[in-house]
Amino acid sequence: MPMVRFDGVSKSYPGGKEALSKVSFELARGEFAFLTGHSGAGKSTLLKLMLQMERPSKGQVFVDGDCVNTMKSSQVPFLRRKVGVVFQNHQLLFDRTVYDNVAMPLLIAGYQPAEAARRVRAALDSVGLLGFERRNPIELSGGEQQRVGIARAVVNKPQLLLADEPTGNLDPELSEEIMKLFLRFQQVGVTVLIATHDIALIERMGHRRLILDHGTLHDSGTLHDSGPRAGFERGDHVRT
Ligand SMILES: Nc1ncnc2c1ncn2[C@@H]1O[C@H](COP(=O)(O)OP(=O)(O)OP(=O)(O)O)[C@@H](O)[C@H]1O
Repeated sequence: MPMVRFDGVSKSYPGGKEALSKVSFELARGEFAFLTGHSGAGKSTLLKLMLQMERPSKGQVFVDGDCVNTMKSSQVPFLRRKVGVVFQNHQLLFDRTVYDNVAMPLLIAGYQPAEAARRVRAALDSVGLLGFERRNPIELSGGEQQRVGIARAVVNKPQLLLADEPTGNLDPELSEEIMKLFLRFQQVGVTVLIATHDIALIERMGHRRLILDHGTLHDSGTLHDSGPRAGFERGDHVRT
């Protein structure tokens, strides 16, 4: 069973044009893929459908075998615990410590403090920020803040990690470091999908690319074991 399956998914917002049009694809368990396309192509909409932050107008979205769009609202918290999300502006709380920011999803999920502490340390360790627990995010660099955001996204040990422009504000070197972090999560079995405008970076990194063009999906194919730049001829026309 794939980790993610979109089956003929279209999404129209009230009063708007179609944001996604008959999108079908699968992400295998443990796969790493980029989602790219011009501004307004539908990238964020596609990610939101997996979290039931939006519902499709047509078609079905499956995460871990469960149909997300018909899922009861009582099941949605369980879905969201399976899925870690990283945002461009990381949405950290600046009046809380790094520890409190990363621990937040665990507290919401009802973890005991000792178990939460263990998991927060493991998550901070996985992004190279062990020892930053008592710091305030405002004292950290942009790259470090983004790592805190990633630690928070993985603290629940999600099976699926989604990122929406996670390197949007970072310089090329830091962006590459952040992408390498995502790759490390893939290496331990997490399925990763990253929406990004940064074509230069993803061409350097290789991997499968899902390309949205005005709501229509093109797929570079499952090239995750190919070398960098392999198979990227399709979609070279896509505006960024
Ligand atoms: N809540 C909403 N209500 C109405 N229209 C929306 C809403 N959210 C998105 N749209 C429209 O749907 C289309 C796709 O938007 P979406 O945010 O998914 O694109 P995107 O590829 O993530 O863009 P960007 O790279 O600029 O973030 C756009 O035309 C947008 O204006």
